[in-house]
Formats: sequence, C-alpha cells, structure tokens
Amino acid sequence: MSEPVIRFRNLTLGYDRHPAVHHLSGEIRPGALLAVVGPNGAGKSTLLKGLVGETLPLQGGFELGIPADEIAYLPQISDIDHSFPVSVFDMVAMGLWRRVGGFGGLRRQDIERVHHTLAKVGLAGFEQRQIGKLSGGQLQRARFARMMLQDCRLLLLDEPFNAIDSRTTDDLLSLIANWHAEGRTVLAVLHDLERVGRYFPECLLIARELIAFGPTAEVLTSANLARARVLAEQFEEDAPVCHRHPDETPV
Ligand SMILES: Nc1ncnc2c1ncn2[C@@H]1O[C@H](COP(=O)(O)OP(=O)(O)OP(=O)(O)O)[C@@H](O)[C@H]1O
Repeated sequence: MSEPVIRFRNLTLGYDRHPAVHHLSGEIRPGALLAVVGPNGAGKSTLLKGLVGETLPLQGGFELGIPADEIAYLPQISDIDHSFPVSVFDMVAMGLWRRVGGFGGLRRQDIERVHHTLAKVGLAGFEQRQIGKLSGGQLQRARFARMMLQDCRLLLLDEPFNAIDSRTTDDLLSLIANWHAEGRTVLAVLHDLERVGRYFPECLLIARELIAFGPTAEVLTSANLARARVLAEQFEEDAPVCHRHPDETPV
C-alpha cells in the first residue's frame, strides 16, 4: 500500500483560538478524487487553507507524503483580486514558476507550452487580454491552465464551479478527470451533491467535525446529511478549543 498523500492527526484548525475544523483524523491516498462537502461554515475552505499553511493548527496536525511544493491551490475566485494589470499569457505562465524560477526567462518550448495549455482550456487567442477583462468562466479557465502548468501531485480546489457557466463547468470537470487519470490527487470543495455523486468517487463530509469519509454513495446518505445539518444549526462562532483524545474520531 503506498504512502498516504495526507495524514490528518487530530487536526483542529481555527481563527483567533476559535476552532473551525475539529479533531480530524484520517488518510488521503495517492490518486484520490475527493469532494469535500458540508453545510455553510462547515470548515471546508479552512481545511484547504490549513493544508497550504494559510491557517495554522490549534491542535494536532497533518503530515504530507509529498514535498510541500507539490501542492497547487486554487482559492475561491471571489477571494482574489483579479484587477491587477497582467495579461492572460503572463498569468498562466506563472504556473511554470516552480521550474523556471522567479527571474528566469521563458525558453521557446516554455512559451509553446503556455500556448498549448491555453488552447487546451479554450483560451487560444486570449493571450494578450488583461485578466480583468475576462468573463468569470474565462478567468476560471485561465486559472486552471496555470494549475496545469504547475504540474503538481496534489491539487486543492475551493468551489471551482461557483458562479461558472455550465459549459465551462463541463470543460473544467474533464480537466479534473484528466488529472485523476494521470494519478494526481484532487481535493475539491463542492456544494452540488448531484455533481459530487456523478464525478467524485470519494467524499469527505464535514460539519466542523468529521461526519463521514469514504466512497461517495456511502457518505452522502440521508442520515449523514441530516446529521451535518443538525450540527450546522448548532455551530458556535466563539466556541473554545475543546480537548479530545486523538483516537476518538478515526476515519
Ligand atoms: N479569516 C477568518 N477569520 C475568522 N473566522 C473565519 C475566517 N474564515 C472563516 N472563518 C470562520 O470559520 C468557520 C468556517 O469557515 P469556512 O469558510 O472554512 O467554511 P466553509 O465550509 O468553507 O463555508 P462556505 O460553504 O460557506 O464557504 C466559519 O465560522 C467562518 O465564519
């Protein structure tokens, strides 16, 4: 059995000492295509932020089975200011940064790769367009193209289809399927459970704490969803850190 990509060990994440994700334990295997679902405020975005070090554990932690620079993270599109003046080509080419370096020039084959990737996401001809002048769907295509060039083994996507038209969503879903076929590990925060059931074989259901983790059909049962809803109604924004033994909530 290969080494897990992520091993959560009683992980509690939060803000100003108020936990948003409680006592998460479990392992994500390499090559998993996993949807992270749960009610509003369940801690889904916080979990992804924790994995990239934007939020530090209040308790417990996690171990990565891959180098930290093998993680590509796509925050919610609304969390990012896309008004700065940069062309689609330059923004997407930033995906090569890990290999080219901050000040390295692009070689001819790098430039060709950027063009090729833009064509793959349906943005051929948009190279010189300022990113602030793209539609929401076009911008998300460009962000996916940058991620393709990052060429990482673990991909974290936070609500990638939020406010995205259905044609773009279908195209982005096939890019995700390609990543999965290439053996990469994909974690995506999603709200549309019908889509999760159709495209994501595994699912992590949280409502601040773990509700269920495993094959999607076994996770998205009406009993589990009802439990998540009940817990969501009880969310306390200023709850103190609780103390629970790490072994109490194994996945
Ligand atoms: N920067 C922050 N500072 C303080 N509290 C925060 C911050 N970001 C999130 N929270 C709180 O942490 C909890 C979990 O938020 P999070 O955004 O992770 O949930 P979510 O499951 O992604 O929700 P949604 O589906 O609504 O996007 C919420 O109570 C939220 O108010």
